[in-house]
Amino acid sequence: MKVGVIGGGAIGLLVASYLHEQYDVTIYTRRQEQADLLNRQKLRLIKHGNEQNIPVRAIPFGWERVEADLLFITVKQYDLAHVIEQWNEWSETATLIFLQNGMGHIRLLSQLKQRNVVIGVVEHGALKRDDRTVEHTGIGKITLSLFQGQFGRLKRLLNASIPDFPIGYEEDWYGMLTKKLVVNALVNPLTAVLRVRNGELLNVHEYKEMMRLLFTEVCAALALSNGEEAWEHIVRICEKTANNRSSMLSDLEQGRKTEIEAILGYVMEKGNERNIPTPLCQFLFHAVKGMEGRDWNE
Ligand SMILES: NC(=O)C1=CN([C@@H]2O[C@H](COP(=O)(O)OP(=O)(O)OC[C@H]3O[C@@H](n4cnc5c(N)ncnc54)[C@H](OP(=O)(O)O)[C@@H]3O)[C@@H](O)[C@H]2O)C=CC1
Ligand SMILES: CC(C)(CO)C(=O)C(=O)O
Repeated sequence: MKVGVIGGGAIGLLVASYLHEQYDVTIYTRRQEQADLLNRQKLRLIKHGNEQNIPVRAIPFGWERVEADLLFITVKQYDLAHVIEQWNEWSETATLIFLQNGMGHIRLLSQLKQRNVVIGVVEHGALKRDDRTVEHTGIGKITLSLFQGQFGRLKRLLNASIPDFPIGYEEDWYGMLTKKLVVNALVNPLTAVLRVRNGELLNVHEYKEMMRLLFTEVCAALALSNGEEAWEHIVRICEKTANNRSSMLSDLEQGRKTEIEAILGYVMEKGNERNIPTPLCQFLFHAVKGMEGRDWNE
């Protein structure tokens, strides 16, 4: 079975490194130099301090026709529109799997009417060390849910049992994405603005209060009915990832753009539609936008 992975970032390299043993994997990178490096020096997976060098095929995205039974799209939210626009014209892929945080992609997926589209939520921790190296920093799972069409040959993957890389299934894609969105809407901007690891949001009483206030606003904007359950889920994630720097904090530290639009931007939009004011979300949204691209050490 042919598996394509668009994006040679942390998640793209992680997916490729775990699927390569059972499938014929090709990574589609944005830059030629990354593809050359992967082809020449192999993909390196670091886990528990051990490293493994994995032979993969890498091609700059757009250079040749993508022919895959399954295509994982692992670019950040803000690069998706460009990717969808580009491959829509010539791709012959059977099933597309989108692995983004946030909700920004849902609107874009309506452009893919004739396709089998699957959405996934990633609960692994992955850190890209360099263009050919990914560290698996937290073993979690990927949960997939059918957005439209059929699973196609993805069914085989759902039944495959790959050590340290479990793949689960969830019926309700909206519920699944919303649950993750709430976590990211709280943990990511707060850790980014306060410049703390995830666990500090529970350890410092005042930060926990801030998180609770934001939680109340986010629940109202999204019209969540299972409030206490959602709160307990967030607390569990903060405990489990206590030592993590959230992806938003890391993006800011490294001078990269964040996915704030697809996370808090979406919550604000939903609040607006329901006439629910979202001042805390707006405050944090502007704080994060203002921090993007600034020199962290200033
Ligand atoms: N990392 C993690 O632990 C987790 C990440 N996620 C989510 O997964 C998604 C991916 O995150 P992550 O892997 O960390 O992000 P990264 O920034 O590490 O990787 C994104 C990759 O996409 C590539 N890319 C961008 N545009 C294109 C294009 N047109 N064609 C081909 N490749 C392209 C980038 O290339 P270039 O390097 O050249 O810019 C980069 O390598 C995000 O939505 C994130 O929120 C979810 C849970 C955990
Ligand atoms: C779950 C959490 C908050 C883990 O850090 C995450 O998804 C992220 O950082 O984007």
